[in-house]
Amino acid sequence: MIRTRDLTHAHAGAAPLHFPDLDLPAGQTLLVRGDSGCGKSTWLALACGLLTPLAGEMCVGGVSVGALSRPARDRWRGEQVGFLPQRLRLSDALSVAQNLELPFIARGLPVDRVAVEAVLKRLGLAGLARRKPSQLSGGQAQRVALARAVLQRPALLLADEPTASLDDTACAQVLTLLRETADAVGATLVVATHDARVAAAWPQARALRLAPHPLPAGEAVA
Ligand SMILES: Nc1ncnc2c1ncn2[C@@H]1O[C@H](COP(=O)(O)OP(=O)(O)OP(=O)(O)O)[C@@H](O)[C@H]1O
Repeated sequence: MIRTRDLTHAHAGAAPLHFPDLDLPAGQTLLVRGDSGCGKSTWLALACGLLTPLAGEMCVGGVSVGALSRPARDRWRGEQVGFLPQRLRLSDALSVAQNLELPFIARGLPVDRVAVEAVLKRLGLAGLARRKPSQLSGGQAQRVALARAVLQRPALLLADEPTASLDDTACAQVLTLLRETADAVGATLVVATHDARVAAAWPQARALRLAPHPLPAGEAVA
């Protein structure tokens, strides 16, 4: 599902980040691990084509993401990738339901209200569809963002630090929800985290350990 070789990225004015090679079969769970600033968010951005590698290759589902044109990449991302960002980026000008309609509109598709209602129900949000995101608790808002990420049944679900600043109970709930939601849509799940509780909860998950930035380069896949 994901294959990387000699993957390197350099943010403007910063030393290059070198990432360990990876071969991840479809359906597995991957933890992208390492201390703050080691490049976890950058790796996720490369995986969904928001960034282009400086060198090397990121292949997702057989597609070399960096080789796609910008419009093709945007289309590919809309069809294949769900993203649960650290900052949720829900629009407070819109209701919860309208936030979930946006991905359809962005893809030029008719809004599938049955799918919107089904995902709201699955994630325990059915009664909150008319609220604005600012009228939700932090956990409810995160579930709305997760609903938005999986609504198009992506092949790849990316989550950036989904348990940061959660207590142990909420952390366990979010991990269960992520796993169940990824399974429900058949997605490969990639979680970027420096939270040791995630690795403890998912001992079977693959780990991509990133070395501190700048060099030396990352270690091999665990
Ligand atoms: N837009 C940018 N311009 C310049 N440098 C950047 C930019 N974005 C990230 N960096 C640098 O690239 C490195 C990797 O950042 P990244 O956000 O990928 O790390 P991270 O492991 O996700 O960190 P955290 O756990 O704190 O979220 C850091 O040293 C960061 O300062």
